[in-house]
Amino acid sequence: MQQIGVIGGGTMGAGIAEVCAKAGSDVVIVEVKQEFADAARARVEKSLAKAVSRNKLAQDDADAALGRLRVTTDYADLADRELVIEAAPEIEELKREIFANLEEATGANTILATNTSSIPIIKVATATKTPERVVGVHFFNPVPVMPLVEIISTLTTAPETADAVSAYVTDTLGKTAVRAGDRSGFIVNALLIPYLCQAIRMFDSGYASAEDIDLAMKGGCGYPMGPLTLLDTIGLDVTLSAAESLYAEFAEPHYAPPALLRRMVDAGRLGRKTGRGFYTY
Ligand SMILES: CC(=O)CC(=O)SCCNC(=O)CCNC(=O)[C@H](O)C(C)(C)COP(=O)(O)OP(=O)(O)OC[C@H]1O[C@@H](n2cnc3c(N)ncnc32)[C@H](O)[C@@H]1OP(=O)(O)O
Repeated sequence: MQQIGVIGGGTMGAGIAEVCAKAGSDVVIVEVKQEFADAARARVEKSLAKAVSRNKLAQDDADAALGRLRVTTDYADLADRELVIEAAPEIEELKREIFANLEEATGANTILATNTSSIPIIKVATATKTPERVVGVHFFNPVPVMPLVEIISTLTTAPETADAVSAYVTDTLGKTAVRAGDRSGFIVNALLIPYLCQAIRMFDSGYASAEDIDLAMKGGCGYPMGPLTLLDTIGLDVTLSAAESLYAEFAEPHYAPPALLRRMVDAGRLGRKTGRGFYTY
């Protein structure tokens, strides 16, 4: 599998495109507007430059990776893709529309994957007439650095579909794959989101400061980032939609989004990407 398509060139889409291009695949990113497509390319360029500056990548390899990346606004450019990974905003109707378009735009054997972290994969699979070729492939932020990818099979995913994506993720991208069923949160978010929500509740109660909560989990548990810094990195909007989806699925109180999380999203304090979350950037 070497012909890869990515839908959406935001943080996750650009990261996925970057790791695929670095691994030698030919990559097409589809965006809704040319300026977003150009911004996606700029995101990949910036991250590749960072990898070069950190001595993780040779300049020639960064140039070659960029040479394997095209950006477009036209689904017709996906006609020859073997795998398309959707990384659009977490809106079920939008994703269903994208998957219906993908079915039209791609060949019958193209694997259609979604990077959703919170929408059941079956909901997007049923937007196509061929749900056996739809699978979840969930990367982590920052994609070039985090080794894990969750591979999610629905009740209708063909075993060959999941196996082929898993082989691409491990053998070509060099990442670690884990398998999970189609339940909200999969493995990581089902464990991570309640922890992050609990950190928000602790901060909101005035029991400890943001800095001390973060220092405690870094110094006491060896986590690379404290929970409130991690929330600012993931994005509070992304966290809220993940918590809402977990709560809708399981109706267990520890998944319920804390009121402060909702108010911060209402206020546009989404974390690093808007310059303010639990911290100011
Ligand atoms: C919500 C969801 O659905 C799912 C999610 O994504 S949940 C979020 C999951 N992510 C996390 O939990 C992130 C937790 N945080 C971390 O792991 C770390 O803080 C971090 C990796 C993000 C940053 O670590 P750091 O040590 O502060 O930063 P930094 O030194 O800049 O980078 C770490 C390493 O990545 C490398 N790196 C940084 N940027 C890079 C890039 N663009 N390309 C390649 N390598 C890069 C660095 O060179 C460094 O490598 P070494 O350790 O070998 O020196």
